[in-house]
Amino acid sequence: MSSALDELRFYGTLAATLLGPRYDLGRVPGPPGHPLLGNITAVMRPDYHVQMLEWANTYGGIFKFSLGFQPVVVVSDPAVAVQVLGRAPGRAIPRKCVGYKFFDLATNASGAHSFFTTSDEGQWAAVRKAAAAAFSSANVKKAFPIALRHLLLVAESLDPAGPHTPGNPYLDLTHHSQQQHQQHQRHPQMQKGDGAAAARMSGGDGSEAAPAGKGDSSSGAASSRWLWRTPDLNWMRSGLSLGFRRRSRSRPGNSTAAAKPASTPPGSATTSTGATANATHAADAAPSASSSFVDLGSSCVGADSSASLASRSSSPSATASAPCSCGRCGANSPRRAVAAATATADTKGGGAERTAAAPAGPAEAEELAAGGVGAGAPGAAAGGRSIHSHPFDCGTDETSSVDETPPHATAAPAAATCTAPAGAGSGSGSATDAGTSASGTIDAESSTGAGTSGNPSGGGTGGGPAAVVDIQEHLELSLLHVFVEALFGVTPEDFPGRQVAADMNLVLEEANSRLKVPLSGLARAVTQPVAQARIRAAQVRLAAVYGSLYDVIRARGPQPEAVTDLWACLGRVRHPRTGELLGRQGLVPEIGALMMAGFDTSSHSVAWALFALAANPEAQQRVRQELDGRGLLRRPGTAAPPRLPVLDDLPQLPYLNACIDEAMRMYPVAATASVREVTEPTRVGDFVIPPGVIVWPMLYALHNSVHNWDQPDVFKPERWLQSNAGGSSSDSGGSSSKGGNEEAGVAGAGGGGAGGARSAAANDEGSGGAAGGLGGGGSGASSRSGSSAALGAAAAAAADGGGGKGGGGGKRYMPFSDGMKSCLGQALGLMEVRTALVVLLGRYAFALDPGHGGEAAVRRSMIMSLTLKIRGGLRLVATPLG
Ligand code: HEM
Repeated sequence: MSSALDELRFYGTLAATLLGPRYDLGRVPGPPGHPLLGNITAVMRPDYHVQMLEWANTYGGIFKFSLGFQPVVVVSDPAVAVQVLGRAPGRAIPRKCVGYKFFDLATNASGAHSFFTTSDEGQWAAVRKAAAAAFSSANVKKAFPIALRHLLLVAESLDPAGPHTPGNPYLDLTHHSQQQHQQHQRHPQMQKGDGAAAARMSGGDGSEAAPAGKGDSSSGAASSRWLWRTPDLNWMRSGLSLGFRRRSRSRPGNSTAAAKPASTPPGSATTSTGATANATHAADAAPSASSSFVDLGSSCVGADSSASLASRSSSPSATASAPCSCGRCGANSPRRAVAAATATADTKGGGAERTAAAPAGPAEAEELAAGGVGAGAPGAAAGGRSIHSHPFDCGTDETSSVDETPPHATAAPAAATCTAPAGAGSGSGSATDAGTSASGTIDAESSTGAGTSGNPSGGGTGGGPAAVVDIQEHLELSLLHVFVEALFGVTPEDFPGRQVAADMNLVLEEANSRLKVPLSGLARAVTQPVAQARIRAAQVRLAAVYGSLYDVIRARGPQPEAVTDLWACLGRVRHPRTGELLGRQGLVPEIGALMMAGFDTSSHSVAWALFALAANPEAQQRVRQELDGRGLLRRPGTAAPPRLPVLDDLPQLPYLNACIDEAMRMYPVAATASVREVTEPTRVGDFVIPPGVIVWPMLYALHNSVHNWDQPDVFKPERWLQSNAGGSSSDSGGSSSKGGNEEAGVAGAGGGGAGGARSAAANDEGSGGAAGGLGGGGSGASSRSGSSAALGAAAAAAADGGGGKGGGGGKRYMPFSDGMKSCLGQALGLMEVRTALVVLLGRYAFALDPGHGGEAAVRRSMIMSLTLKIRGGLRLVATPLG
């Protein structure tokens, strides 16, 4: 229904545009296009943001192109971008968010608009206002220990040779990366994301089994591979775009992949243990050669999953979960008994690394203990349960206790030090006492680095063995876990993280594809019945997960205003007109929108920063020095772990934060967000635009245009360290900062009020989110300022975005967008990014996997899948420091 309406609306707009009065659209510069297809062929490339940037550099800060008959005006002029995004009362650009063309697909199966995509301001305001309270600095503070705990587990997992916290959910990803790395080395064509090669590797019939131990993660691979071979989808690609290839996340995998999981055995002992682990994984491999995405989902996500999650999360069980034995989902295979939460609690320790003589201050100790930081497992905070990244309700009995030593523990050379008792199935700790850890982890932290061989990069700064890891994948999963745990109070064991991540990646890719081809609604249904069925299945699974979270909210009952966790805030949202609490139908799309918004934004931002630092070793070295200065670096030659960071550390690292700013400038993950459609004649810069035209403030072009930045393609963190370092050039924004003229019949789009290059105004994000959105304007506030304030006000100089070409007003740096629909999760996201980098860079030296073919090749592998990411993942060589 909504798709039919979309089509109707499109043709109405088209007719109005063709037959209606003439506007300035014809004067807007832009690339010539095909009379029928417009510029579709040019943007039908996975890195279409690069095409947009090329056009911006050529045609300036406002240019147009067309998708078929749909005209699109792209804005990268800082002043005009702020005006388009901002919202001063009475001067707002009347517009709709065109997200419903693509984003709703990703957030719910019913086609209902969330507040993210709705044109109903009542709905948007109600949800945004409610949710904004959840992103206050107080809540970011609460989320910090959760993020830290997961990121420490990620850090631990990057060293396949080290002892590991039992049940570390990220370790499988490392092993999978290792397998892939080996396969890449044997079959170099795989590195290019060659789908055909993937097919050959896997037998070529699309029936490859999931890689051992990959579980639902591999289902994402299966779906991606499947997409590759779907002829009807290829019609869309190859028919319209010569040479276009989608190489997203092709994860070659077959049953033989299990034969050699570890590519970097640090020594003979590890080699043999690696083989042990390997064999174990082989045993865990999905047994069915026809194992596929849909098979996984349909067999492991039951219809009553909602109730299950609700009951589990609202009533934390004291019984340790045992891994799934279904043999298909692969998550926590039967051989991977997870006993982390049952490890002997050290109520004074509060954390793996901290107990190991880490000089954590008392405040930190309290905070970490309360949040369960350093717990043996993320699930520990909820009463000592184990991690179970598994599609819930797979139909297996998860309460049986399995007393079996995890193979990872045996795989590690220092396994003897990993003394976590396995499988004692009755951990009954509170959040506080569960926040302690197996002592094995302590030793893990202090004993890694013993190995010296097996470094695939042949170098590195540390003494330990290096591993090649797909860091993008680790970060996606871990920060998804942080999202559900911090914002919904659901422990990862109760959440099918891998399946959700795989499904989200799938629907986001599809949504992104629809964004580029607006006329495809009907065409897709006719030409891609099978592909659409798969995507539909992913949507349905995701809807079930969102529904489960809805059940969690309702099962916990109404909460007083003082409870500002996201789940509680959402539970209080009322319908803007009826005043009724939102029911399932109303709230599920909102939950989906929030999860989508927080899913891969932070994780990909971290991945891009790591990429930039891996490609710029001097900058990385300088970050290490800075971390060392604060005791946050594991020093070479010492076994002692670094001090655990506290929240206050984060803004006190100017160089690291400059690197983050610079990485987010060059690679703004939400690069193409903020697509809007004007609904009445509107001035955009010097041009009056007719209704129906899409106006697109393109963050990627804004951040990388030669009109806005000096040497935009050079990674220069220093530009953020100099206050007033703006370039002398003032060619940006100048022409279009004449704000506020409201001609008769023309809505004012020249709102002005864009406060300089970037003011360092600092809002608390909690109120700032609401105020920025509901109070309108906000154009004078730095897009980063709110989070800076929430985190302790980073250097004001950094907030000014030096090195730009200023003078015309507006902002040339807004990775979190700006104005009424700017990022709600900015403070949370930035905290996650900073924490991740402190934890990872304090423990590892990162280099690009040579298999990537160098920095330029990685940059060429950038794809826009609603967020900017690296096709096939970002493989880094992680060398433990110490
Ligand atoms: C570094 C990480 C992040 C970046 C770079 C980022 C960036 C952005 C951008 C550019 C937008 C505007 C999109 C548009 O106008 O269409 C946005 C919106 C949004 N973001 Fe983030 N984001 C990040 C993390 C998060 C996190 C962790 C959450 C938590 C849930 C979140 C929640 C949201 C929400 C709810 C919106 C929609 C606001 C609205 O429509 O009113 N973001 N984000």
